[in-house]
Amino acid sequence: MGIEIRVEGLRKSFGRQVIWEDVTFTIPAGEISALLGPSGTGKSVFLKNLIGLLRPDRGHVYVGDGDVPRLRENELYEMRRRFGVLFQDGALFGSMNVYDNIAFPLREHTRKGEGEIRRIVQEKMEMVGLTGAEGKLPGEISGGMRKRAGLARALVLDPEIILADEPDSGLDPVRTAYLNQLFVDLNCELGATFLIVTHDIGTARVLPDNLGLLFRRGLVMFGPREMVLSSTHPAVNQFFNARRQGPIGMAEEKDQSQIDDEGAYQAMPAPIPPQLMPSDGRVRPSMRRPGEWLRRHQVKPPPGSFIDDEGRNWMTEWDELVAERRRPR
Ligand SMILES: Nc1ncnc2c1ncn2[C@@H]1O[C@H](COP(=O)(O)OP(=O)(O)OP(=O)(O)O)[C@@H](O)[C@H]1O
Repeated sequence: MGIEIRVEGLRKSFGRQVIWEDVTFTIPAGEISALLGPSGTGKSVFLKNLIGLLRPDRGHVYVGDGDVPRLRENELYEMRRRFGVLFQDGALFGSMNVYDNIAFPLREHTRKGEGEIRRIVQEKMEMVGLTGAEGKLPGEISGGMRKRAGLARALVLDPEIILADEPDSGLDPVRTAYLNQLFVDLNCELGATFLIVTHDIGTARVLPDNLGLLFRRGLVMFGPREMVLSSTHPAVNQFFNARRQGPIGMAEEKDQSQIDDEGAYQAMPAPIPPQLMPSDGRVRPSMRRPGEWLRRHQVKPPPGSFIDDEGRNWMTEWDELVAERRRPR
């Protein structure tokens, strides 16, 4: 099962360059969260701080009863076993075949015999749809397959938290859709906490339970998908609707005079799409009823929200939709 990560007052700089300061939020246990932000806002640096590959200037990262920046080397080694990390390019060893790459953490971190390792590797390969690719070298498979191999490797130690750094970079839209479905299915199956860094607004809009935005050396907002996607906060609205108008400029941020020149531009947030559901028809425990957050906070959904490809409205037809999905097909 997943555990929460509590981040408090985190600050990170490299020399005189402050990446972010005072980042405080909780990544909820067992839920899927996505972190976005313009290039260079320190998303990868943030992930590295969570697993202790980089140390913050100050602040805390509580995972279970440990505070990551304050752990000793041997404690950190143990703590890292709670994390499964999918690095940007899959980070596979080029000279090892897919099987050995996936088996690597088991051979490195456990005393399991080869028979058990084989069982686990095959189970995880099946989970990510890679069965049959055991003997291939990373250079002989597609980018999408490399990501899935990296994901299988991240899963072999049964992590409570899965971190993925731009898992969709370099993938075509169809492969991205498959990968997103895989994340939803895995979250449903494993109950682990997922934190995904992505640049893909399409992914951000349909995949996670929670969304966060890093900008101007801080976390501008973090919260339920509906809260963020209906927000009129200028940077949040601009980013999640992929618009030029707003405080985010070509070189990270615009100055005040540029923002003033544009005038008060406040676009209506785009419709909130229905959230991806597990392919086996289940409803994930952390999935919220469509429109629930908006209703509770008396926020009007952007027009056209929660309508699926078949024209059904998930907000008004949710009970019927769930009942239909539960019926054996
Ligand atoms: N080890 C390091 N030493 C010095 N500076 C670093 C180091 N790692 C990252 N940086 C700097 O920190 C900033 C944030 O980098 P990071 O890779 O986290 O950004 P990002 O938000 O993930 O960007 P992108 O979306 O382009 O991947 C960059 O300016 C980068 O040059």
